[in-house]
Amino acid sequence: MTQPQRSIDELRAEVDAINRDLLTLLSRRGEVVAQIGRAKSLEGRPQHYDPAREEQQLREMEGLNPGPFSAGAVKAIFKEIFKASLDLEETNDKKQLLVSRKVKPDDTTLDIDGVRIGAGAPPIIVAGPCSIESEEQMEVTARFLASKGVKILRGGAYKPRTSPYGFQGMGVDGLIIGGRAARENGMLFVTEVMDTRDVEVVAEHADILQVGARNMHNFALLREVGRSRRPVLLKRGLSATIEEWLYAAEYILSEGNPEVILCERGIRTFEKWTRNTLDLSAVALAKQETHLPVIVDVTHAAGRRDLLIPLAKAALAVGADGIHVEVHPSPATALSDNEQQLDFAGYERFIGALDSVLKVPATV
Ligand SMILES: O=C(O)C(=O)C[C@]1(C(=O)O)C=C[C@@H](O)C=C1
Repeated sequence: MTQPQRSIDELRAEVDAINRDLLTLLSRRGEVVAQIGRAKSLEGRPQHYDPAREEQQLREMEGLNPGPFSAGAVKAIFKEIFKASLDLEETNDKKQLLVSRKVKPDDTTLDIDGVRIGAGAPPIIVAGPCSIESEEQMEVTARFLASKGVKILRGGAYKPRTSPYGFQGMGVDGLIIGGRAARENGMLFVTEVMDTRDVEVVAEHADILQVGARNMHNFALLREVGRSRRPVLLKRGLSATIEEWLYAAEYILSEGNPEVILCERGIRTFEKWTRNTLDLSAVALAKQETHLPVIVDVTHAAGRRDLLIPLAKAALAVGADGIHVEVHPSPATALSDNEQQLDFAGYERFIGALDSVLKVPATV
C-alpha cells in the first residue's frame, strides 16, 4: 500500500513541530549539563572536557541508531551537541570569575598610600634594577628615579635564576635595603617573592608583592599572597595562555585579596631576535575581560634596549596602565640581566620619549 502523498507544506509543518520538540529536549539537556558543569567546578576538577564520557555516549547512540541517518551523521550531530554543552559549562564558569568584568563591570583602580594604579590614573612607571646588589646601588637608583617622578621602585632580593649557580639575590638583607631606599625617597617598593615561606617577611618590607613569570603556576604561592594584606603584581608566565594568567589572578582574588596588578612581560615564541615576544593582544584582552590594572614589562618583553621606547608606546596605546622597566646605575657590571637594563642617561631618553603619552590617563 502506498501512502497518500502529503504536500510539502504539510511535511514542513511536521518538521517544524519536531524542531520544537528537539529544541525543548536540547534545552533540557543543556540545563542538566550546566548542573554537571557546576558540580565539576565545585569538585575543583581542572577541566570540563571528558573525552571518555563523550566516546561512551557516541558508542551507545551508534548502537541504537535506527536510521535513516548514517552512523557518521549521527556522530557528527552529537559531537556538535557535546561541543555546545562544553561551551556552556565553561562560559558559566567564567561568568563567576572574580577577575571578570561580568562580576565587577567597573575598573579596579588601586590606591597604595596615595599612588593610584589603573583606569583614570596616569600610567604608572615601575622602575629599578633587576637585582638588589648593595645599599649604595639602591640609594643612588632610588634618588635618581624619585627625581624623575617615579613612584614605584623595583628590585629583586630573591632571584629566579636559570642556573642554580647564578647570583640568587641578597634575601632579607636585600629586602631591608630596597624597602629603606624606597621609603627614604617617598616611593613604594615592589619585589618578587618566590616561596610561600617568605611571603610574610617580604610583606613586611615591600608595599607590593611580585609573583614572577616562573612562579605564575605556583598555586600554593598564589594562594599565600592572596591571603596577605599586600597588593600583588602578577607577571604572566613564559608560556602561559591568557586564560591561565587570568586564572592565576583568580587564585589570588579567591583568597580575599582584590588588589592585583596584571603584568604582561612577553611570551616564548620561535622568535630569536627578541628575548620574548610582547603580546599586545593579551594587554587589550586582559583590559577587556578583567577589571584589573594591566602593566607591561618592556625590559623582559624585548630583552634589548633598542626596542624599549616603541614597545612602551605601543603598550600604552593599547591601554596599559603602566610600564615596568629595569634601570641600573651601571648595567655593564650588574649581577644579572646586564644586556637589557637601562643606565640613568638611557632612562632619561626613555622617559623623555614617552613624555606626551604618559600624561594622559588610559581610557581604552
Ligand atoms: O558528562 C559530562 O561530564 C559533561 O560535562 C557533559 C558532556 C555532554 O554534553 O554530554 C559535555 C562535555 C564533556 O566533554 C562530556 C560530556
